[in-house]
Amino acid sequence: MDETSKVSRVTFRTLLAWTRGSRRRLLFALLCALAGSGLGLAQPLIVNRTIEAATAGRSVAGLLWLLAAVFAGQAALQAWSTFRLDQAGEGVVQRLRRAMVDQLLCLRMAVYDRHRLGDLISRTTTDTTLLRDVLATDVVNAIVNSIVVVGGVGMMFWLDPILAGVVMAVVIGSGAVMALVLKGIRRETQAAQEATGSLAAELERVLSAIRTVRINRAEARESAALARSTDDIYGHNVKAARLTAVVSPAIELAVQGSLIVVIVVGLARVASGDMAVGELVAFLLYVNYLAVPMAGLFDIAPALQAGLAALQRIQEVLDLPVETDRLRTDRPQTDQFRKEPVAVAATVAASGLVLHDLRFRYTDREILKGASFRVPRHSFTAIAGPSGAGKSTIFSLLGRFYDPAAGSITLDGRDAHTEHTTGEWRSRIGLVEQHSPLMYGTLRDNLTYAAPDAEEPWLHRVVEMAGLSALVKRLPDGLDTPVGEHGSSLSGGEQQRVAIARALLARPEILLLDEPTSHLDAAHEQLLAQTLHLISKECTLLVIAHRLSTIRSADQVVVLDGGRVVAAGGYDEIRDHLPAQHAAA
Ligand SMILES: Nc1ncnc2c1ncn2[C@@H]1O[C@H](COP(=O)(O)OP(=O)(O)OP(=O)(O)O)[C@@H](O)[C@H]1O
Repeated sequence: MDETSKVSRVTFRTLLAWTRGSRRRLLFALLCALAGSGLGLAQPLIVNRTIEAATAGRSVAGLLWLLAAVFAGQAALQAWSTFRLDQAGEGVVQRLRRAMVDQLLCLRMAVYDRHRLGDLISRTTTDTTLLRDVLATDVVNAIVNSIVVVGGVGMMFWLDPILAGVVMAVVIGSGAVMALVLKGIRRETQAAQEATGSLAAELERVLSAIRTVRINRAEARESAALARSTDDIYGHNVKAARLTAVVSPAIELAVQGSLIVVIVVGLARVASGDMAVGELVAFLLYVNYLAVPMAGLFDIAPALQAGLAALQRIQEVLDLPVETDRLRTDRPQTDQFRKEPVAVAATVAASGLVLHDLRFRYTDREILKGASFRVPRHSFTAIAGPSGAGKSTIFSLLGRFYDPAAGSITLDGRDAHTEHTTGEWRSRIGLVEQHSPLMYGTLRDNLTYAAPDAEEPWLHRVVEMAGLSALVKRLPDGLDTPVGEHGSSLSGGEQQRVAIARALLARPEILLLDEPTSHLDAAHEQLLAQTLHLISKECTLLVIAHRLSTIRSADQVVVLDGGRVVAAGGYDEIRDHLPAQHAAA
């Protein structure tokens, strides 16, 4: 991701920060695990006492009952704490997923331009699932095993510091080998997850344009490109597996080595009278008791690295810049940018919608170079101009998807950026984009998207105004008929009219329509022209128009060229400035 430089490398502390909210439960579960381990660690001591009692000819029944009770208690406490720790792990992932979903819905528009949606989705689904698996099993096991190992090692040192020191030397030697391979495992796992994100992004690209792929007979080419991503995932995972394979022999070495060393050194100490047989048996039981959790710790380490790699990718999403619903006060003064002549005089304090000396760039190239014009209240203004002139960009600024580098947008003298929050401003605006997407759901869901509480008579009125009445009558369940993925069961013109109705239903103060006639036939185009005049009585209407019929029916036409307003006024005043295809008409 571009913004990775700003992202700190995640550690277990990052993970720990996400346990906020369930820490009390977590602490209680850890105390249960601790108590369970304590009971486990007491068992070799009881065995030692039992051997001593049996050797001395005393009764061992009481000790055997105690052993059974301690065993049962340990099992119950471990089961309970494992469940609770597991639950806390699920809670962490749930919080992370919620945060990611909120984040993805609120990212700055420019971030969506830079990132691939498939990858963002993969981070929210695949990476959180990987982290969930690691948290639910491996982290829980790591915590429980660590407690057992620390306690067991303590008991070993208490029983016989020399033997314990020997065991530790073997274990630390194997641990050093492990530390070397763990770094590599994390690197490869992260690369594999990156490749999984790319695969998701590539799939999203191909499937969302599947008709284009088919008609261009590009299946084999796309299949080869997708295979490259799967090969990448395979390659990185195999490298990680190769490194992980080193882990098992290291564990074997630690466990077998410790046992052999303890037996050899222990027998020598028993022979020299420095150690009792019972103590050696207890010590061997500790080595045996610790072998499984110690091996578990080594085994878990690669999985934990994979979990951290997933958390890293999650954190990168959480660190992306989001849109803040605050007033902007950091804008540069307009005057210092006013180097170009303003094509149309505009009075900032004037009523209606005023765009004053707007400057904007997406990347390096300046797209708007000081555009100014005024849209009187309850009027119908058409914006015309050649392709790439910056018409849709003006709508993007009006929707506050981007902030202008300089200049201002005011409504009745109030600045869109400094005197409205984004939410307030957008509640006053309706926007129908060139390709306004419909969403999976019913026709009603789509129509009432901006106004879920719209009253039924107003809904029917809008359906009629948008020329959708015949469609609603024809559909088997009327307004409650599903429209398919992206509205695929409706024609292009129907989708466009639904998008217009959706915007109208919310009764916006300003309605922005980007090329509303592009999919309409002559009959619907005429109906829309009448509707536009009706709408302009209720709200301020701004339409990006390519068709001469729309341009001619507007109260005012603003002609944009090269990011500047080159003419504004009635059709007769501006006709000479229209692009060639209109001028010829
Ligand atoms: N998200 C973006 N990132 C970078 N450049 C962009 C982006 N969107 C648009 N542009 C560029 O900005 C310029 C103006 O685009 P815009 O869509 O505003 O033009 P337009 O006048 O609406 O054109 P058309 O009539 O063809 O829709 C174009 O050159 C376009 O390539």
